[in-house]
Amino acid sequence: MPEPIPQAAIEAIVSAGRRMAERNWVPATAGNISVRLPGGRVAITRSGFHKAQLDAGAVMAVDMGGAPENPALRPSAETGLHCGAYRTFPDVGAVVHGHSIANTVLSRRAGDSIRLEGYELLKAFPGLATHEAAVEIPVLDNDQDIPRLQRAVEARWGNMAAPILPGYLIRGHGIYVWGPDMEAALARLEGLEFMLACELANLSINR
Ligand SMILES: CSC[C@@H](O)[C@@H](O)C(=O)COP(=O)(O)O
Ligand SMILES: [Zn+2]
Repeated sequence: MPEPIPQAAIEAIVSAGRRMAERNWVPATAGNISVRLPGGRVAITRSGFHKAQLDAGAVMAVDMGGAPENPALRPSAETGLHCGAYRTFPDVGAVVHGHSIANTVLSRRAGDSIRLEGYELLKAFPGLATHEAAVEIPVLDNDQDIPRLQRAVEARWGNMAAPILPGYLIRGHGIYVWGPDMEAALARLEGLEFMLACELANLSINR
């Protein structure tokens, strides 16, 4: 019998879903949310659930390879991207994924990254203490083959200078962001989404 999922992990996922839904970042059943558990386990949203309406029944456990503990339940279709972040970065405790208008529109126009500079909110990221900084958010081409997409993500990480920015965009699809815990992951997500919304607003001003 697998261990139950700790209540704190379930609550973190359920409230993150509500917070993301309030901001219109998870339309339809878009988005997925996970938390690292002790013992090489991950608690993650089941596939196809609306993120505003999550409860304990919408959260399940997988191993670090993405295999469900209960094979009768289907984890998020993008579980491989969550597990890839946990396997690569041992200090990651939570991963969130959303589909905002800003991240979708801007990633469709972008090359292989989006540069953000001059924003006070850059300080939401580790190692950045001033607005006089810049980050390049990687943009990867979308792919329905998640193991292949995760290999492309890892190849990109391999080409990035440390510290690796705790997030990336998937073109025309959405954003992945992670942190040491759910609060940090959500703060980083909100910081990035704020700056992307500013970039999008700038585009319409400068038309
Ligand atoms: C509503 S379509 C979005 C999905 O294809 C996917 O990108 C997504 O974010 C949610 O998938 P899920 O399998 O529910 O975790
Ligand atoms: Zn998605």
